[in-house]
Amino acid sequence: MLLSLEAMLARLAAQPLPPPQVESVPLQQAAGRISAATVVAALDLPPFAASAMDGYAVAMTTAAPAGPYRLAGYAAAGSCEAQRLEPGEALRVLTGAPLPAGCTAVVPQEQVRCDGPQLHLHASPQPGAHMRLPGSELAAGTPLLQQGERIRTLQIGLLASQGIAALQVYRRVRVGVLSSGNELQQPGEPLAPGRIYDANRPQLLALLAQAGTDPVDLGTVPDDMGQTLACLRSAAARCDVIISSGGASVGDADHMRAAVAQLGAIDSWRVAIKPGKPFAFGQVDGVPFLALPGNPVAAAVTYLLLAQPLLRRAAGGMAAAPQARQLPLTQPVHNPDERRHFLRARLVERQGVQWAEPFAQQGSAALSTLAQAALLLDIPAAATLPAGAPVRALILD
Ligand SMILES: Nc1nc2c(c(=O)[nH]1)N[C@H]1C(S)=C(S)[C@@H](COP(=O)(O)OP(=O)(O)OC[C@H]3O[C@@H](n4cnc5c(N)ncnc54)[C@H](O)[C@@H]3O)O[C@H]1N2
Ligand code: MOO
Repeated sequence: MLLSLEAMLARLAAQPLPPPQVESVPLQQAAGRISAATVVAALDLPPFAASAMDGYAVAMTTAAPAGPYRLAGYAAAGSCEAQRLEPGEALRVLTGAPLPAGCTAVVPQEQVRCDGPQLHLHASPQPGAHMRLPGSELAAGTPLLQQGERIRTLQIGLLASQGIAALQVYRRVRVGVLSSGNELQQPGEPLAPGRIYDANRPQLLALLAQAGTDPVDLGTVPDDMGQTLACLRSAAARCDVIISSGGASVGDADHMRAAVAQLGAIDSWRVAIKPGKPFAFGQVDGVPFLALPGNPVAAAVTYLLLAQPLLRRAAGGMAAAPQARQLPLTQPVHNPDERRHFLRARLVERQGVQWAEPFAQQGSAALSTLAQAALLLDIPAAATLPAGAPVRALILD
C-alpha cells in the first residue's frame, strides 16, 4: 500500500520512543540544546529602579521643575547605599546606578549646568524620564523557556541576567548511521571498477550534526547477513536511534530487513513521495531503526521529511512545522505520477519578486542538483501547474 506523507508521519508519531535523558550543561554551552524544563524568571528586570543615563536624579517640584536643585550626593552602578531625595534635591548618578527614593526623573548631564552645589536644568524633564523601573523590562514569573524548546543563542544573555549558571537539557540523541551495499567504497580510497563512493553516510552524518544530534558513524556493511547482524547488534548497544540507507526496496541482495527482523521487528512501507518511496521502520534490540532508500537524493529527502520529526521527538523537542513559503514557479510543472513530487529548486529574483526555479535534473540519484538546491517544491500528485502558479517551497538552508 502506498501511504500519504501525512499518514506516514502520523504512523511515525505513534511509535513509542524511549524517554530522553536529562543532563545539566553550563549556560554558555546550552545554545542549540533542547530545554528539559520550563524556566520562569525569578527576578524582576531591572531588579531595582536604576538610571539609564549618566546625569542627575532629581526630585521635581511643581513650582520650579527646571531647578535650581541642591546637589545631595552621588551614586554609581553597584552603589548599595539607600538614599533618599527631598523635593528640590538632586543626586549625581551614573548609568546603572540605583535611584534614590523620591526621584521623579533622571536628566542627562548634557542637559544641565552646575553652579557650585546648585544644578540648573536646560528644560523641565518629563516625569519618569530615563528611569528604569523595577520589572519594567521583565516581571518575575514571566516564562523564559518552555520544556522541549530549542535554546537560541540570543536567549543566553537573558538567562544569565536571571542569575542562571546551568540549564537542564535533554542529552543529545546518539544516532548511528550505516550504509549497506557491496558497491560502496569509502571516499578517500581509489575507486575500483563497478563501485561507487558512499555518499549517503557522510551526507546523513552532516545533517545529523547540523540538527544537534550526536552522530555515530557505523560504517558500511556489505550485502552479507553475518556482517549486517554484527553491525546492528553493536549499534544497538551504543545508539539511541539507528538509520541505514540502501536495501529498503525490493532487491534480492537485501539483508538489512531480514537482519533487523531477526534482532527485533521491521515494518516496510511505501510512501507516496518522489524521491523517497521505499521506507522502513522497526527496532533492533529495542532501539528505533529507520531504513532510508539507497538512492542518495531519496535518502536525503526522506531524512528531512520523515526521519527528522522522529529524531526531534526522540530528542525531547517540540514538533516544528518545516520552514516553508509560497513562491511562484518560473516555468510550468507537470507531475503525472500518483506520488507527490519534491522538486529541487533554486530561488531567483526577477524585478524584485522571488521565484522558485526547479532544476531540470530531478533523478533520485542526481546529487548535483541537491547540492545547489535552496528549496524543495511540494508538487501535488497528478497535477499540472502553469508558470506563475504558487507552490509550497520548503526551505533547505
Ligand atoms: N523493481 C523496483 N525497483 C526499484 C523500486 C521499486 O519500487 N521496484 N524502487 C526504486 C526506488 S524509488 C528507489 S529510491 C530505490 C531504492 O532502493 P533501495 O533502498 O533498496 O536501495 P539500493 O537498491 O540499495 O540502492 C539504490 C541505488 O542507490 C545507490 N546507493 C545505495 N547506497 C548508497 C550510498 N550509501 N551512497 C551512494 N549511493 C548509494 C545504489 O548503488 C543504487 O544505485 O530502488 C528503486 N528500484
Ligand atoms: O525514492 Mo525513489 O528515489 O522514489 O526514486
